[in-house]
Amino acid sequence: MIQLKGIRKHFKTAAGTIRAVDDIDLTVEPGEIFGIIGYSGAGKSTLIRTINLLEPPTAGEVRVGERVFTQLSGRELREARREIGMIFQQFHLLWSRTVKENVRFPLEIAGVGKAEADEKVRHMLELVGLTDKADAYPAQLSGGQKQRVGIARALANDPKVLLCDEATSALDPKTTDDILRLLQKINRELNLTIVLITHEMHVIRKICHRVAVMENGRFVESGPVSDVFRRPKKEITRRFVRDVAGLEEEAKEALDLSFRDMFSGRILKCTFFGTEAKQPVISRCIRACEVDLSILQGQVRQVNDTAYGTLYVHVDGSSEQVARVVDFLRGSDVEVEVLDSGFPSA
Ligand SMILES: Nc1ncnc2c1ncn2[C@@H]1O[C@H](COP(=O)(O)OP(=O)(O)OP(=O)(O)O)[C@@H](O)[C@H]1O
Repeated sequence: MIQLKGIRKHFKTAAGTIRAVDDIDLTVEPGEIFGIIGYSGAGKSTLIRTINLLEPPTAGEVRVGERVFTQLSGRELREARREIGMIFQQFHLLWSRTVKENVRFPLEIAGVGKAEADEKVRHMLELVGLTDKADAYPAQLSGGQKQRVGIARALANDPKVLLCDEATSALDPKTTDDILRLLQKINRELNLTIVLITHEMHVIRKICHRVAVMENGRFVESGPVSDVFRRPKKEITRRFVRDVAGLEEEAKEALDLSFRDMFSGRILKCTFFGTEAKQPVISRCIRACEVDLSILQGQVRQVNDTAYGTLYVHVDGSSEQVARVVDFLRGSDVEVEVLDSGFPSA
């Protein structure tokens, strides 16, 4: 369905040439969900944007379906791009238009007649479960609902391929799971080929068939997800796998003990996914919320001034104080899950 051959994207900057994508070959089969994982700066966004030529490659060939995209003229390319839908971390919705107008937008551009467009919008909203929000504005929707609008809009022109640029990174874990299930459903029902980029291994684990691990503009490892999980060859892959496997196991043991020894408050799972590492988020939270907060388990890594990882913390306080902590952390770009502790909050 998609074939990339020798793709390079180099940016010339005052500081020198940045090899954002450096000689990537990739074949994605029809109906496959292919994940590309890497830390910030690995080149994932640049690479996924070369597939629809939003980022024209410096060198290499992009083939989607029957067409060689890198050989098309401007007009041919605009038309060919309808075969490819795209969704984004920040949704990129039109804020002054309603949900149904957002979904209708690509149909208007494609010159689809009113009756056909009406029917298509209705069908798309039904597919993503947003029929009752047709007349709402994006600002009135939750993050998960906004992404559903993004998906409905991306699918309006019946593309064969959907590109997902960190589509769940701005969402909490439960909403992430809902959106991943939706992507799985449309992959199966519409036989849609999906390419997604993420820095979260659990996204890969949940829905991808194959994965490539990207570092410094190159694929360092790739294969079926279960193989890469069981036998990671490179250190970077082992780190991603530890994030979802080993660390979770270790954490579970420690948390079981913590649950037994604590009688008030709640345990929070805090996931840092690109949070400014320079901000001492936890200590600011303790001061701002005036609570006792202890770190039980976890690890946060710093990559290029950005923090990734998971911390399990115990908030010893009333349910109002716990709610304040949750709000504060979420407002600081940290994903928070309140764990079911088995003891009542004070
Ligand atoms: N337009 C641009 N001009 C110069 N350098 C760029 C440009 N776009 C990206 N880069 C550089 O290319 C490299 C790869 O960036 P890219 O955004 O593709 O990485 P990424 O893996 O998607 O990371 P993130 O998730 O943080 O966006 C980075 O060093 C980035 O600074």
